Amino acid sequence: MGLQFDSFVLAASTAALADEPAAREHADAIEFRMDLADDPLAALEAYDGELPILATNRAVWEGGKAPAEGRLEALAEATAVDAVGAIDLELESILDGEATAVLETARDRDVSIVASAHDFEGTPSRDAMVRTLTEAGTYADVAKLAVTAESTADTLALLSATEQLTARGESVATMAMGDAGRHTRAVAPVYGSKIGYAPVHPADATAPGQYDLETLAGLVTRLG
Ligand SMILES: O=C1C[C@@](O)(C(=O)O)C[C@@H](O)[C@@H]1O
Repeated sequence: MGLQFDSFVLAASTAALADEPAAREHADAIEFRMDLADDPLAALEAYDGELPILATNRAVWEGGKAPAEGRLEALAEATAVDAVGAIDLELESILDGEATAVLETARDRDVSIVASAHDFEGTPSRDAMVRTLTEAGTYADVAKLAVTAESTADTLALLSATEQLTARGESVATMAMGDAGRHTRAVAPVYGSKIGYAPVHPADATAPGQYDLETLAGLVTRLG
């Protein structure tokens, strides 16, 4: 069965599956950043951890390091690994048709889909965020949006969009990157966000403004 996102999933984000034992105490899943790993498919084959894996092979144009060649094919191969319960697919890849095969493979193998969009420049208007999340949700089990906040008005707009979609019964994951957005990582789950990301070790952050895993786990638990 695919990874379920009915309630909040805290993902330890890492390029090293050897982090899993250290993540177990606080995380519900591992986000394996295949694009940041040396030989990701070999690492997945060898994985014998307990936590289910959300596999991400982030494209360069979306802030990652995966070369275009073979990127989505590797993600499709990852879905054959039993521990992989979900994959992350960029909404752009879905919309331009290049992700159709991997989407079908994941569905056939009962692997959940997170359709993601990132804005590293700023925070779109509230309406634009609602539209992006709604569109992503038509293809995926969870629609994910990470934006870059510069003000509390930005973070409030993101939280408001999160609340609106959650009230409508959509499954969304939201976070604001950067210093101004940091608190949303702890607060967005209160408004319905279904996934949080945090590195096991503070030095290994996979996005600006992340709390370390133990800190985010503590904050989410206390606020929840
Ligand atoms: O897309 C996301 C969210 C993220 O960018 C964040 O802001 O925590 C971290 C990434 O590892 C993950 O793939």
